[in-house]
Amino acid sequence: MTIINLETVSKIYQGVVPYEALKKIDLSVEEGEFLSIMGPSGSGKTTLLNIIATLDKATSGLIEIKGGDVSQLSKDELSLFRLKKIGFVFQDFNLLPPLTVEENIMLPLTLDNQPEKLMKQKVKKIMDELGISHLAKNRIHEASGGEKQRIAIARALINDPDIILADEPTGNLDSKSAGDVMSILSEINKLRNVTTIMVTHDAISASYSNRVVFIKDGCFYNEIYSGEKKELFYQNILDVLAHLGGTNHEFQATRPS
Ligand SMILES: Nc1ncnc2c1ncn2[C@@H]1O[C@H](COP(=O)(O)OP(=O)(O)OP(=O)(O)O)[C@@H](O)[C@H]1O
Repeated sequence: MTIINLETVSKIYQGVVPYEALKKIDLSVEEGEFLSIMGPSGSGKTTLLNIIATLDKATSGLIEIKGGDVSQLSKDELSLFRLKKIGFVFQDFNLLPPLTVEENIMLPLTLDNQPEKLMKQKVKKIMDELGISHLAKNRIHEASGGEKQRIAIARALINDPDIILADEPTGNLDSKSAGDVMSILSEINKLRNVTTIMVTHDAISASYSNRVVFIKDGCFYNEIYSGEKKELFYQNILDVLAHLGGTNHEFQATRPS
């Protein structure tokens, strides 16, 4: 079943010189899919993710999530929609340093005014699932990069969202931690059937997903699906990236371990 449907979505940033960052993008995402979005720097990946996240508005086109046209929702309805339906994971983790690990994970529940006992149960369950229970009372600065991203993933999952949106979740991590985070995202995607959309420059990270959509200059460029073998999918991703162009440092080309 389709969970996200974009039809001819365009985005023009109005500035001194208006800039068309997305040009008539059509995209349909199935429930439970793990989709990566790749493309050169400035091609419109984050713009696309922010529009799907309802954090930004398209200039034209249709955006349906779970069958509803999101442009019909008021600002308050959109905030509630994001809180309940979408979990966010960012490159720089976006955790709050004054709070403990546990309090950070609990934050979306606190915003939702849930009873404390229930909140604690939920937090314990998710921390166990992600192997971070031993960090519960620690402050954020005591966690490693990989741990921080696991904490952020726990926070993204705490409200049982239908969709996880991740913008460069491995961008600040060494390759070992990146592999761990991708394994977790992939496992969660399968176990919970949570639709996951990730923007990445990293071909190895993208090879954990089911499909990669490539965009270039704001336009759809190509898409490829994973087959049986992750290695082969990784190679196919590199091939498309080679045709897509962009500077070498933009895309990683190391082999998955
Ligand atoms: N708020 C804004 N106002 C004006 N132009 C913007 C704004 N945000 C993004 N842009 C421009 O739109 C284009 C697409 O930006 P976007 O951040 O979506 O690209 P990206 O593919 O995610 O890039 P990167 O990989 O470098 O993060 C870029 O040329 C960028 O400069």
